[in-house]
Amino acid sequence: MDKYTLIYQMLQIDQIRKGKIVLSHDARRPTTGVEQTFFVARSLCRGPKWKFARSLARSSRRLLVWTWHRRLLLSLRRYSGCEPAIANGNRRMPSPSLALHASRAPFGLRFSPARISKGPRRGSLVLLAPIEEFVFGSVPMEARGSSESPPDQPKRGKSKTPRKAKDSVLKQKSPAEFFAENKNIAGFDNPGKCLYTTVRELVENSLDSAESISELPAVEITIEEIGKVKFNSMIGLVDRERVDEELYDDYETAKAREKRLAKAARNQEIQAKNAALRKKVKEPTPTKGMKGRGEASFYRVTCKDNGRGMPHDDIPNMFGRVLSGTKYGLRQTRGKFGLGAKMALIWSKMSTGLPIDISSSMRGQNYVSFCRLDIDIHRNLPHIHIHEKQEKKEEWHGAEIQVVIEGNWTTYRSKILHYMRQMAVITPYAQFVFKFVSDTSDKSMTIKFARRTDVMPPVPLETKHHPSSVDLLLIKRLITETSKQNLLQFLQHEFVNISKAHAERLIGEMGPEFQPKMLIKSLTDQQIVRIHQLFRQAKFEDPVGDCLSPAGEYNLRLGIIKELHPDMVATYSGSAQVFEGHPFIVEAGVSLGGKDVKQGLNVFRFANRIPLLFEQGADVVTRTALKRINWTSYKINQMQDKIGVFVSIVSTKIPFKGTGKEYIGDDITEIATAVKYAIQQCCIQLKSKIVKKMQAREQQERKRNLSKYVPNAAGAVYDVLKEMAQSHALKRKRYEDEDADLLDKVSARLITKDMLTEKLSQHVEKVDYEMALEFATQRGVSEEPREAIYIQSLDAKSDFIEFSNSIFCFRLIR
Ligand SMILES: Nc1ncnc2c1ncn2[C@@H]1O[C@H](COP(=O)(O)OP(=O)(O)OP(=O)(O)O)[C@@H](O)[C@H]1O
Repeated sequence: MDKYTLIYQMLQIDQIRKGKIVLSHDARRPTTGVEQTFFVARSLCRGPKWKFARSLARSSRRLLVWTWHRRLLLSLRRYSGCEPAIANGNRRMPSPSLALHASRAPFGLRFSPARISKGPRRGSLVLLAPIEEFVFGSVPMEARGSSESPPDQPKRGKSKTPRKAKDSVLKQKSPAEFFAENKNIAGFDNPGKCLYTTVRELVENSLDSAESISELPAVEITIEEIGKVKFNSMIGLVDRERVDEELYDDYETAKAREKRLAKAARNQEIQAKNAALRKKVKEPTPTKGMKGRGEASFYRVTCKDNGRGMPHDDIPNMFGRVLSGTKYGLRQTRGKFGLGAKMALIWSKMSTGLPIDISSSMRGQNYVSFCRLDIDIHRNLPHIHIHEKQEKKEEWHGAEIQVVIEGNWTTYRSKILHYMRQMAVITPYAQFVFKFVSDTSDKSMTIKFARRTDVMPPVPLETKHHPSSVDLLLIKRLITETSKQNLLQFLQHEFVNISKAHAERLIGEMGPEFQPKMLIKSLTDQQIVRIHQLFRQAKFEDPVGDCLSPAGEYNLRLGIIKELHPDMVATYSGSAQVFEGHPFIVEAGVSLGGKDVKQGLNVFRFANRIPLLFEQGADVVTRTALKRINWTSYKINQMQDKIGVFVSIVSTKIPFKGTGKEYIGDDITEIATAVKYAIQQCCIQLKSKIVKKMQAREQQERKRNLSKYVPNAAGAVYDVLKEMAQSHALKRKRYEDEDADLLDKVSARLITKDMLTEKLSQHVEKVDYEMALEFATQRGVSEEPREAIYIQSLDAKSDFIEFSNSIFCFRLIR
């Protein structure tokens, strides 16, 4: 018996008809004609009905339960995992109608008390099902019986042109369905990108989680390649040999094969020639026939962290309900939309059909929560396979997520590694272990991005809305949710930068019908619009950025030096600025030279400490670096120097284009200006370094030139002296005192040519040394602040630690 048949049978029961309750989608604005009939079911405690109630409880958040039985309620609560949805259950209600009345407000229920005047008997369970569960239209025809119409469907009146449900073209989609169909907007474009985005979403959740409890993050990511045979055996599918080869996409005739191989050989030849001539070697275009589009590759992605973990009961909704998360407030976090992990699950469901496994344990918990679930795409609900508490065998807190998806390691390998490397740049206080495991051992790899500092940015704080950033809807929501009673308190406590005196002035400005003591819940729609209008026009102080947590100049600099080993680096951290009422901070670093950096501009972008790798061309940072910075004025050659531009933006709201978090558009003037200023500040620092370096080079050149001419100059001087000495000895004495002494010494060969050469060389050395000393004193004091050096602990595998600086590199050996 399927679920719908069961529902239908329940609806047929007479008692249920008696206890009919009418529900509408919105109690405040009931729409006549769209009401549906729901039921009060009795004695659900045993048998299939109880089972059904239990599964309903598991999968629904909008379930209301009222019962005399506390035990029954508790077990339902355990199954549902959605505590707030259960109302009034554990209190003895004076009368059933009152219980229903109490449950009316939060879920928009309407009911007819007269119809349930008797109410359910003591000991019975009243189940008010969620609206979307019991719409008659969703009951399949075969479950209803062929010609019967639903018994309690409300009468719709005698319309002249009655519109049957089947004529309607109107359809609804659940958010899960929407994102499954448009997965590219969340960064799940193709199997390769899906693998990349899955890794990214899991890593970012891990970092958010560890940072939220001020724990230095340690994240382990494993991608395990699963061959087709192994995958088939995992899902219990028998591997079948091909029988009819011609049926397949990758089938090619002998002639086509010959042609393809000849073409590949020609390409190889051209490439070898180009390589010999040092010309740019083009990536070979994949030729059809080698791998058909049907030959998918599967990967098990596992991400383990040492973060906060998740409450046992919340896990199903966190991973199985699109647009649910804990990061919706006004706070700087990597995650924002409540979508990423669910998209990984949706993709796994779409590509492999396998569920996601979640293990989690929180500090102080003596068990590990294990949950295996997939998602009901059409209803946007978690579909739980296992949800249990397991014995905790080791001391650990955090989460481990495992998902099996289709992917493409070959094409996205470099992107994934790039991402990890950039993540290590912006998060040098985290430790990442990245593993790729394959059956072919030469493909397998383990990369450890070691922790380089334990200076961690402070935990970002949740802040309140800035008056200039709120819209009408938000003001209404704040009014509904506020605990403040009157308008004055509301303005003063629900927004930043409104003091009591300021709030009083604002209320005065709103008009005579506004009073500081007026009840906030009594505001009319028009009055709310007036408040909104005033918020838009009035002047408010900018929000301060103390709720933000930028990476910090120190971490940014450390990350750049650690990963790129540049010849020169300059960093800058701007003060907090604001766009649309949201504070933001821009930090930048510009480096010259280094390993793995190509000639010209190399742009590295970070937003809320996430590396952004795609859509580079349209991003505000790239466009600023390319178009708005005059590099030559800072003595930097844009085409030939190896320039690294690092820009990190943090904010309570990053204006990403799309939910894939791939780039920030160039259309927000405040951000564009701040980015330009930060890069320019780095360039100014670099310019003075470059100028000094050029001066040092010139000085070295001068010394080299002087030293080169010392022998000739000494020879010439000596010849002149010799001639003067001869004429001084022969003719009338023209020179006296010191000069005469000198000439006498020359004649007596006490001063020789070699002696002059030596003295001149010594002089050049001395002058050079003095100049170098002066240069070093100036530079050393004014430019290079002392940096603390982080020495990490040795692990079992290596018995030395290296730490390097732009000037030196130490290797400490055990
Ligand atoms: N490793 C983890 N540790 C602790 N909690 C986690 C972890 N992964 C996910 N969560 C919880 O699950 C919720 C949903 O995660 P999900 O990735 O779907 O969305 P998000 O991170 O909130 O936003 P975004 O879609 O922008 O990434 C998170 O808000 C978080 O509370």
